[in-house]
Amino acid sequence: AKKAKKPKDSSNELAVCRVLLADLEAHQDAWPFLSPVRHKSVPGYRKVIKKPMDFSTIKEKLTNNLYLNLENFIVDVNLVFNNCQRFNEDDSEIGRAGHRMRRFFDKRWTELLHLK
Ligand SMILES: Cn1cc(C(=O)NCCN)ccc1=O
Repeated sequence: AKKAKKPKDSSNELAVCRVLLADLEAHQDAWPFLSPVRHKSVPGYRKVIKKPMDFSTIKEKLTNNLYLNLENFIVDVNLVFNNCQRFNEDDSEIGRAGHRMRRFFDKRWTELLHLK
């Protein structure tokens, strides 16, 4: 017999995004990602990184209702970490912070989703 599909409750997804963003911003390793990379003082950044993203920009987009669901939000958070991995050596202060932040985020959103 066909298993009845549970209806997806997407009503609180944006609330989950706000909680996740607050947790990211409060993390001790968030400092490289809190505001846009100042490409004028970081040689090569603008050329290498085609889609810059940071936590303050994500907050702005969340406030302006530019995320339709949790998935769109997760795409931008992952962009922060992928940009970081692309531009920074793994064995560097900022590179290590990026890996730690990505691990924290992956753990946190899966925790929150299992609460549903
Ligand atoms: C994420 N990221 C941050 C910086 C940076 O210098 N941030 C300002 C810290 N105060 C440089 C390269 C990079 O990929």
